[in-house]
Amino acid sequence: MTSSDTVHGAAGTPMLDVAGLRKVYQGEGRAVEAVRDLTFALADGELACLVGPSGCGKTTLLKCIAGLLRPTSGTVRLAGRGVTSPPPDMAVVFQEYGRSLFPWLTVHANVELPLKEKGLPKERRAELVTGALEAVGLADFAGSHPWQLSGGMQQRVAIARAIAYEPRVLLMDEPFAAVDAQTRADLEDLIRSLWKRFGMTVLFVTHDIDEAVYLGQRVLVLSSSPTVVQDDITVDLPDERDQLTTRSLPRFAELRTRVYAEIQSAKRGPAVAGTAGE
Ligand SMILES: Nc1ncnc2c1ncn2[C@@H]1O[C@H](COP(=O)(O)OP(=O)(O)OP(=O)(O)O)[C@@H](O)[C@H]1O
Repeated sequence: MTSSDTVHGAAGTPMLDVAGLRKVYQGEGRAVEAVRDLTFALADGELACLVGPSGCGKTTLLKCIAGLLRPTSGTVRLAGRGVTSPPPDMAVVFQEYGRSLFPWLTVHANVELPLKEKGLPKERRAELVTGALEAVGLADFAGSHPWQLSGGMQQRVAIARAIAYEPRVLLMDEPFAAVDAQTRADLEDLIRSLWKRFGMTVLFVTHDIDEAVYLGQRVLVLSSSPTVVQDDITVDLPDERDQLTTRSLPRFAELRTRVYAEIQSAKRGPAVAGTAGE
């Protein structure tokens, strides 16, 4: 299989367009080619999940998309504009909520901080913070501090902070890897409901195959490093999903088997011979 450059679901300019992305880290004496040739696009409002073997370059890719890391070659475009620094209409949620929230600030102040940096007036900030905390079910915890909350609640604060920012694209880097299974299921449902409500484009990175199939409209499978897109799978499950019904559908089992097989094949070796830059 080769890298896909298909835009699913919409014509015209993709919301997120990654083309020929390559990243080589220059180490001491030797170069590490982390990402070889990544090409894919997300249409406006799509929810895509990204999976791949450990160390395949998922974080490198997200950093390049977020404008935090400069690719060696290739381009990232957001709504047609090249990304060279963190774009104002993109938000990122990381796995380590403990490190991404400021313990000395209240929940309200944590969510408000990026809005201050954005230069929004006080009334608008208050409106956005209140709306985002209500959307993640934390309206009653605005005055609490992060350390007073459970891990799952802290991750909700991080999600509220991202939502309040009103991003057109939301990047999530294994956001639920550190929470227990029940909390994780609740947070997955929260993401789908926020995505439906606010309509942003979501790129969700996960190690968890079931999570990728449950959440996504598409699953992009990356090869092992040096990385290309090994497969691009359309998740043709009903749009209304719930943890019990959806996960027990025969089609769910077929899709997870396919993703699993692709990852196993990615682990065994380079998926594509001769498509790389060199
Ligand atoms: N700063 C760096 N310098 C040199 N090599 C690096 C650097 N950062 C990452 N790498 C290498 O690039 C490759 C991809 O790393 P990256 O962290 O992007 O993968 P990942 O898929 O996010 O990993 P994981 O599955 O463990 O979360 C790995 O081989 C890694 O060792």
